[in-house]
Amino acid sequence: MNCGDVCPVPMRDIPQLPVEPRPNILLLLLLYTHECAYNHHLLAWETGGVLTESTWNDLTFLKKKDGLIKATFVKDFDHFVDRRNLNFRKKIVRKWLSILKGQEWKDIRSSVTPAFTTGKIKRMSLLIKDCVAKLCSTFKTVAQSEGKMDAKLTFSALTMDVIARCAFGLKIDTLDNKDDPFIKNAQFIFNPPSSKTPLSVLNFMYPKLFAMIGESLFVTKELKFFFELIENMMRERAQSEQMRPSLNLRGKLTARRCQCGHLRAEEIKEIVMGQSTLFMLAGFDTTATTLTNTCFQLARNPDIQEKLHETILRKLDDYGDVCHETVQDMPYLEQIIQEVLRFYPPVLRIERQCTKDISYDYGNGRIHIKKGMIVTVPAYALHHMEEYYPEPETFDPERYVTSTFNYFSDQGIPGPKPVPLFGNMWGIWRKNISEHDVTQVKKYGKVFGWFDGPQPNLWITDVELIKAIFVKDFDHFADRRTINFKTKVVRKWLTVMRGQEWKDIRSSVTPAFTTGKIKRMSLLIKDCVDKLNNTINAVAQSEGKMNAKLTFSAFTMDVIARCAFGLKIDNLGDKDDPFIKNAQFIFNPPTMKTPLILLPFMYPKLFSMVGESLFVTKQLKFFLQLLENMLRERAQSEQKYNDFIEVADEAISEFTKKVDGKPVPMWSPEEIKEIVMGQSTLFMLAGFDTTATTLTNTCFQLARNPDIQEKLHETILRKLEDYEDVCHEMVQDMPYLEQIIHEVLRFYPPALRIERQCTKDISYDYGNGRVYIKKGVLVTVPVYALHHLEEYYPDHETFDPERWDQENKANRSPYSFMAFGSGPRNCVGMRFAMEELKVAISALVQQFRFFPVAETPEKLRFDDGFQTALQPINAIVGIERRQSN
Ligand code: HEM
Repeated sequence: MNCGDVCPVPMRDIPQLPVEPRPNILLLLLLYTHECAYNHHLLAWETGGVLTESTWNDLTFLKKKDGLIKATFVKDFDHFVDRRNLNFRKKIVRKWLSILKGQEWKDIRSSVTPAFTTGKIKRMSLLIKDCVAKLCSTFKTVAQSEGKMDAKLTFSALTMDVIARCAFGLKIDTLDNKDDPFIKNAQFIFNPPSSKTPLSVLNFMYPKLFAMIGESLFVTKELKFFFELIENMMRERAQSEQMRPSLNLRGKLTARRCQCGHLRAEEIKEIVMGQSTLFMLAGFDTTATTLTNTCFQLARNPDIQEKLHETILRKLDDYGDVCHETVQDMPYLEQIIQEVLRFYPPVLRIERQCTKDISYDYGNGRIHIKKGMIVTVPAYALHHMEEYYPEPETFDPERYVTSTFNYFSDQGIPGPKPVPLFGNMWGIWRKNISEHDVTQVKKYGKVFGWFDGPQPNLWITDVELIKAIFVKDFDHFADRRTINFKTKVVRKWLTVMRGQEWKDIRSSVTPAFTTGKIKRMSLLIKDCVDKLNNTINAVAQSEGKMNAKLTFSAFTMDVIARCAFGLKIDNLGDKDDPFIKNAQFIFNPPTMKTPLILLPFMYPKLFSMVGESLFVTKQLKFFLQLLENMLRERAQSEQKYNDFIEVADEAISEFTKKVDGKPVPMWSPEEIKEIVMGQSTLFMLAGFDTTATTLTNTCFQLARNPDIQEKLHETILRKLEDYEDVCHEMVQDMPYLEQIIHEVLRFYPPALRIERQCTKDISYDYGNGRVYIKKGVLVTVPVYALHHLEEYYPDHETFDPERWDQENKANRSPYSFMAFGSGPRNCVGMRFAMEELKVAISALVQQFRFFPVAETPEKLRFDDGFQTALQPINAIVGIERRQSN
């Protein structure tokens, strides 16, 4: 903002909001509120019957391109150069930049502009610092005595000192003297008694009459104090040779005269005096008010104040002292000031007068603006419009974030440097995610900042922070990232749903996993395991080795289809089986290895507009179609299935909401069908690959660790003496089996990263500082890296089920294990998955021995690309039937 714009309307419009609201300001505010309430972008205004004002607060697109504000203030500026005609005749005042018109305004504006170049501002910064140093020592005394201050009075003194020093090289030290005539006179000018009388609107309503009789109302003895001051100073200067670091307008104007040759010395003097007094007054009250308002907001928002304080301390580490360079390098400070100016714009209305007729398309019609008409932007009302500033009554400096890339560095949080557009995602599709995440955590520590495109994402492997975010403060972190799927059924997946809808549906599917239901499903799992045993037996006798991932994929698909939908799929295990082929494609599509995969992560909105087909492929549609057919068949039959679909259907149908005080079903039958289909397909996919991968990895580890395999085998044999056959009760009674599965899930967590999105601002103490998490910021736990941290798992590359015996487990935070996530939004299928793993492993190890063959890798490797789930490669293990069987 430059001084020419700071004071465009007479002083009565400049508010001192927090200190003393004046009736006329209140009236204006009420009028503005009225405008907002009717949400009129544009309204005509009668002022004393003389002029018609068009008042607007419009930033919407005019001719699909420009808004009315932009059109009048910028694009068609040559039609709107002036402010209203005030025709001041008093010397000096009539030369104020704020009221000059046409060519004269242009000439003088361009002669004063060079007073505000970066070089000059830098020099003035030193003087400002000097005045602020004095203010600080005043503050120290006040803090020790009264402990509070009248902010407006204090800052008025400061801004008067600053403007006098910077503009005229004048040391006036008003800080030490509140009765100083500078302050008293300036305060009178900004808040004269006439502002509380009808006289104050004379100049607005009848400018000609005002010019004839009313000028003395405005050019008071208080204003003349400043004229005299400047006149004396200029006289003194004319007699001295001293150069001061001041605005030095005289030099500029003299230079102009040399070029165009029509300014007289007398006129130059008047112009210089005009601008000097104007700058003094314009720079005094507006800035003091803004400082006052800033202090008020900082006092009322301690989190913001503390964050600013920490930012300042960090910058001081780099720059040593507060100086021009320090403040230029503090975007958060600028955000705060912008938000204060939005909340309380010191100038309530900004106006232009039309100098050449013009018209604009507006809404369904056209608005004609005649020469002489005033156009007003009610800045306060504009700044408080919900449309432009959601929740306008909330003080939120984050509205002004221009680049999110300083989000973490401002808080002193480390992290890799982001690149434009991609943030930290560039090249990720070529990496191996598990290895990549381990390297990042090693390099940047347990809390660091990352950017998914422009989206800040806080990575955490600190167990206390994980506990706080995933459990304690769950109501701030109930959602995952926003991916607004539009495809039916997929948009109802539990994994992508948010807020209340997620809560309702989650609580309706949870009953599908009670102990009773799991026990019933255990029998079905056992049935599928028997089928698997036959398959493996045949392989053991022929090839003596198996591709574990392929074999177990067929098995887990069989299990989930049986348990969730009562569906028996024949020929499973056939390599070309469409179930397996389509499901495998979904978990490892070719896009994972291309930059396309970044789209939903980096630009979720763009993804929902253009990229959904990348995800909703024909392979996914195979499952959607399958479920749709099945539900149709069921609708026509009376049979009871007692499977997941039925449980979910019943629970979801029971949900009600109140309409006119009466409970009615929450969802329509069509919606219920979509929700049930959504969860069914999701369970099929979520339960298929994760469990198959875990079984694969278990076989690999058992093959590589024969001691552990033998110990497990003996445990199974012992238990079989008590239980006869593998069953739910038996696997619940085998802690060593559970230890092995936990160690496999630690070593190879199938879901590599878990995330939450913040829905309400929150902050935490961390290390020596505080980490602020704003609404919308993502939080990620890189699970693989967490599970391979030496601090939680010493000798972490050793496969050791003993880590999970009772004693060792008790010595470790439960939040260092996140294979199934944590808190209310953890894996809903965890108990089912554990049952399936336990029954399958017990039955297999009872009968078979796994061992390494030539193709078995020394260390299991996982596929490259931006995988969300681990994809083991070359998981070939030898198998033989045990003699005892
Ligand atoms: C070894 C097997 C499995 C592993 C390792 C696993 C892992 C996970 C993880 C890490 C999450 C995210 C949790 C979070 O954000 O805190 C998750 C969510 C989920 N899992 Fe599993 N899962 C497995 C098996 C299953 C099975 C068998 C099913 C279904 C029957 C299933 C259904 C789901 C669903 C629906 C969600 C989303 C929950 C929500 O957003 O409320 N998972 N799983």
